[in-house]
Amino acid sequence: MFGAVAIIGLGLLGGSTGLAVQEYLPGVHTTGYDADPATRERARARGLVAQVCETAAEAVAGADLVVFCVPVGAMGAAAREVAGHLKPGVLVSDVGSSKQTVLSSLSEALPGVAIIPAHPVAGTENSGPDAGFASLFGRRWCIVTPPDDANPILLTKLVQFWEGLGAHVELMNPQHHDLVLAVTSHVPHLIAYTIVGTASDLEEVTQSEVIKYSAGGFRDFTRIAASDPTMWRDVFLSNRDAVLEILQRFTEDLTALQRSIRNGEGDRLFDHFTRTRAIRRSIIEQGQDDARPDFGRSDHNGQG
Ligand SMILES: NC(=O)C1=CN([C@@H]2O[C@H](COP(=O)(O)OP(=O)(O)OC[C@H]3O[C@@H](n4cnc5c(N)ncnc54)[C@H](O)[C@@H]3O)[C@@H](O)[C@H]2O)C=CC1
Ligand SMILES: O=C(O)C(=O)Cc1ccc(O)cc1
Repeated sequence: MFGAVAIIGLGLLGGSTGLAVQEYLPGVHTTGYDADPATRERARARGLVAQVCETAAEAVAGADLVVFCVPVGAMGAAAREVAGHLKPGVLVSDVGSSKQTVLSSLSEALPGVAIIPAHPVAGTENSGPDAGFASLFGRRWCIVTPPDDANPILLTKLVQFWEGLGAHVELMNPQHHDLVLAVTSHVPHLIAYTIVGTASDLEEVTQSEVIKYSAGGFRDFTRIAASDPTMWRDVFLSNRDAVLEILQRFTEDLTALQRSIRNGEGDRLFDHFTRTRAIRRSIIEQGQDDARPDFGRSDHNGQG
C-alpha cells in the first residue's frame, strides 16, 4: 500500500477521498491542496486530509500516490504545478469523469511519470469542501483505465487503494470508458439539464406551479440538474465525441417514440416501457440502486 497520498482539489471527490483514506486506511498519511484559499480553510476545519498545504508542490513532495480531484478541464494546469516536485517512483492518478482527455492532459504535463487514471463512479449533485463524506465509495464501482504500458505493481497498488476505500474495481480501456459513461451518466445529465431548463422557460406555466406540482420524475431531474456547472461543462467538452454519438442515437429513439404517440401506437409504447422497466429491475436485483447499503458508518450526510 502507498505510504503517503496527496490529494489535489479538496471538493466533493477530493474531500471524500481524504476522509475515506483516514477512516479506512489509517496507516496512510494524507496531504492536500486546493487552488481556492477558502476551500483550504474549510478542508483544515473539517480535517479532510491530515495536512492541508499552501502549494501543490509542497503537498506532493513526500507522496507515493498523487490523486488529482479537480474538474477535468483543470487537470493539465493542476499537473503542471507539480511537475518537477514529485518523488521518484510516484504514481499519478485522478478521479475525473472522462478518461481519454485526462490521460493525455496528465501525460503531456508530466512526461516520464507513471500515470494510471481512474474514475470512482460515485458522487452527488453537491460540490465543494463541505460535500464530502468517507463512505462515498462504499460498494460503488471504480473504473481504472491503465495505459498499455502501465507498471503492473503500481496498477495492483492502485486497485488495492480503491478496494481499501470500499469500491469494487473494474479495468477498462479509456475509450470504452468514455462511451459507457456517455450513455450511463453524461447524456442523462444533459437530458436533466435540458428538461429543467424547458420547464423553467415555459410561459404558460409559472415557476411556482413547476415547483408546487413537481412529481417524482421532475424532482429527480432537478437534483441532477443542480450538479456543478464547471464540472459538467468540462465533462461535455472533454468527452465530446462519445456524447455526440450517444445523443444522435437518443434523438432518433426519441423521435420514434414521438411518432408512436402521434400515431396512437399504444402497443409500441407499451412494449418499450416494458423493456425499460426490466432494466430498472435488474439494476435493483444487482444491488446497484441508489439506496446505498451499509458500507462503513452512518456518516453519509444525506446528500445524493
Ligand atoms: N461530483 C461528482 O459526483 C463526481 C465527480 N467526479 C470528478 O471528480 C472531479 C472533481 O469533482 P468534484 O469533487 O465534484 O468537484 P468540486 O467542485 O467539489 O471540487 C473541485 C475542486 O478543485 C479545485 N481546483 C480547481 N482547479 C484546481 C487546480 N488547478 N489546482 C488545485 N485545485 C483546483 C476547486 O477549487 C475545487 O475545490 C471532476 O473531475 C469530476 O469529473 C467523479 C465522480 C463523481
Ligand atoms: O449524483 C448522481 O446521481 C451522479 O450521477 C453522481 C456522479 C457524477 C459524475 C460521475 O462521474 C459519477 C457520479
